[in-house]
Amino acid sequence: MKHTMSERHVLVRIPASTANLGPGFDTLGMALSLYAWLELSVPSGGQTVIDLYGDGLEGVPLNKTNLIYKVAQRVFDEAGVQVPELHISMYSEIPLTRGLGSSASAIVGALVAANALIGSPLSDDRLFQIATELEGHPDNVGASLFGGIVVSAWDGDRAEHVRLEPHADMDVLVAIPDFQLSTEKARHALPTEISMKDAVFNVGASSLLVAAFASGRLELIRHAMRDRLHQPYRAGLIPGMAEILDRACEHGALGAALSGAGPTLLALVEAGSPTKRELERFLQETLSAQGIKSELRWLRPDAQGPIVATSEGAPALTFMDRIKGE
Ligand SMILES: Nc1ncnc2c1ncn2[C@@H]1O[C@H](COP(=O)(O)OP(=O)(O)O)[C@@H](O)[C@H]1O
Ligand SMILES: N[C@@H](CCOP(=O)(O)O)C(=O)O
Repeated sequence: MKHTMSERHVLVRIPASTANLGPGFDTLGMALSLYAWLELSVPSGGQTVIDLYGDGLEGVPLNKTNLIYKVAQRVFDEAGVQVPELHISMYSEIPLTRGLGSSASAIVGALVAANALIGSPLSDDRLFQIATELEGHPDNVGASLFGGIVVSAWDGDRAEHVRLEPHADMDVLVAIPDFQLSTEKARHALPTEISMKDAVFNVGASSLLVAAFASGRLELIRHAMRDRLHQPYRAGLIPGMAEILDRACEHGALGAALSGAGPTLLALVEAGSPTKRELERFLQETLSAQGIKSELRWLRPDAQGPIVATSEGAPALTFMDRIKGE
């Protein structure tokens, strides 16, 4: 039986991401096992409908100003296809404005889902170029799009990337403070110029960190996961951050960094480390001494990137059924 695009339903699961990993400002990203689900189809009633499920998406607009709708239209424009009305459903575990790449996962999810809806005319590379341009930097979008650890460089015109397989024994502890910090605000805290000494420090640290990931030399992370480009300037926005970054290794971390633009703090930990509880206590107590409540989550690097399921005709289970069934 032949199906038309108006009968196609696309469901995509997209990972969150942590950008920078310390010294790799706007360059390094790692996908994380925290997810958003996005379903796209052409509405039978003809009008755009946007359904958001769960608590994580409060304040996200439900009309055509919605980021997902706008990004999907960008794909249709590039492909020369007209799909003015969409049924969008989204559920997300990724907290907004906490430094875990919610905007990047929304952009990547919309690109991947819209492309699949119209038969995937755009290549992954093209999706990466569009995502980088929309997000303004390639680190989060690269990780959400390709999974694993992604090293990328963008010259404002083209972004190139290399994907590294995350080490099988690396766990990730994140402390998510109970306040929001927009990437825009955290970028405004950065200086417009830095010294040659600090630039050299970061080139060394970032290069060594990539080499440590690529070679599996996890013991080097401690030395390499240090930064002078952005973390010192953002520390004032996140009380307790400086102490956590200075002392996390004393409590068993392989290394620690601000996740993206913050406020989430991230520690890489060797799987099976006997000091996991001690590290949890250190992170939570250091933040709480500053009056900041935080949620701790143990995550893994996500090595898969987006998972796409396409069904022709109405799916046996609706999006809501699937979410309720989880
Ligand atoms: N699923 C979504 N749908 C629409 N907009 C979203 C979605 N997820 C994130 N956003 C937008 O991205 C913003 C957060 O981006 P940002 O400040 O870069 O923080 P982060 O990406 O670290 O969560 C939100 O305030 C919202 O405007
Ligand atoms: N390189 C960017 C990364 C922002 O990540 P987010 O998860 O906070 O959106 C930056 O450091 O500004």
